[in-house]
Amino acid sequence: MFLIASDHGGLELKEQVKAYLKQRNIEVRDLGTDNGDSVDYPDFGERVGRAISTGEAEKGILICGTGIGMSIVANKFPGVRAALIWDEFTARMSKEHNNANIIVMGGRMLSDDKASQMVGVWLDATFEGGRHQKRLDKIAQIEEDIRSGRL
Ligand SMILES: O=C(CO)[C@H](O)[C@H](O)[C@H](O)COP(=O)(O)O
Repeated sequence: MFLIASDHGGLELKEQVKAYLKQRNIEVRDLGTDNGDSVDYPDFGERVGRAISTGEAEKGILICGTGIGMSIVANKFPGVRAALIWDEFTARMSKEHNNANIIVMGGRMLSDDKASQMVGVWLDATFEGGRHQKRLDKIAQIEEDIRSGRL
């Protein structure tokens, strides 16, 4: 399953990204927010972060004003690799090197076209594995050490 969510600062861009995904016949579930009222980004970042962490969903997109708050929230969840991206290069690297399962964007930072292009680059890129997998394994080990109280 593919999830998307935003706060009020990311709502407009979220609608554009959803339209882009629809064009590509990619089904995405929108976990809110669904109107322009001021809301708190942790409430929406949590929905996607938790679903990825539990394995209920495989991929997600989060959008707030800058992308910073949503990144902080999503990366609290074990197994989540949420990457704040701002151009095509960071979009590609987020998959090839970091195997990001969530990308985060700033709705107040990006044009609609640029954001859709970035989403496309992330979707089409492939994780390279190898030395990058070794590094992801170290991140997973840190999570495990925190969980078990060793760290
Ligand atoms: O960018 C954000 C967090 O990193 C969020 O979009 C917040 O909403 C932003 O910090 C504040 O937005 P507001 O509209 O001034 O409440």
